[in-house]
Amino acid sequence: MRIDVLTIFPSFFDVLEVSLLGKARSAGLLDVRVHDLREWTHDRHRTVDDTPYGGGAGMVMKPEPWGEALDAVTQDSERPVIVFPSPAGEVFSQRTARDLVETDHLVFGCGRYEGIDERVFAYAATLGEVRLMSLGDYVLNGGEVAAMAMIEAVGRLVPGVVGNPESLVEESHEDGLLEYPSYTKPSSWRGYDVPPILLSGNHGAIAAWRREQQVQRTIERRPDLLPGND
Ligand SMILES: COc1cc(COC(=O)c2cn[nH]c2)cc(-c2cccnc2)c1
Repeated sequence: MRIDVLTIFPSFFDVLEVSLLGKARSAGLLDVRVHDLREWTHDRHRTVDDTPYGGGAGMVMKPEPWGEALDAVTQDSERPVIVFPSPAGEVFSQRTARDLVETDHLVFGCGRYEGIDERVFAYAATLGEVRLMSLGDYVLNGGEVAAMAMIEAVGRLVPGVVGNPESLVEESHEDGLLEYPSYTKPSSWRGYDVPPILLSGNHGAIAAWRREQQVQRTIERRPDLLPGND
């Protein structure tokens, strides 16, 4: 999978070198390319924003740099999916991550300021599938944090990126429920004991107990995830 990121803060993504995704990149499983949007500005001040038509506070990202940047990163790509992190987007979930990991080429357009000129989304739709994507109902100063989260959520689903694919299945939200509690040595710690069932060696009973814990936690913390509640 190829991932291109367009941002005015390219160094923000340096951390991708060190994390799990760093290994995936060097193993050739993920091809992540980060670009400074200002590469596609031509004035002395490398301007990417301007005042909004119609007035209002703040600045809006100019369409020209985005048009040239999107042309450049999609030029040798069949059908890219172009994701713009935005408070006005569809909510990103594990299901979205599973959907996006099937894509050959993902482009993340990180907006700043009060947003990107709307015509950029219309133009981008002539280059690929455009998806405005929100991490949740809050506003960030820019799309970079959201893009990083989405890149990690999608990247770790690429076959070979996570050592033990088994661990991908037993995860929170993979089966629609929150994950069961986990414990490791010592079996007693500061007066807190590991639930005895987990020391019993009875794998059938352990699986049943874990499932029960998942259901209980989901009812308590995220009833919205339960079937029939969406
Ligand atoms: C593309 O247009 C954007 C993008 C972003 C950054 O993304 C998020 O904030 C986000 C992504 N998931 N959840 C929130 C922010 C604004 C923005 C800022 C201030 C006022 N209004 C809008 C606009």
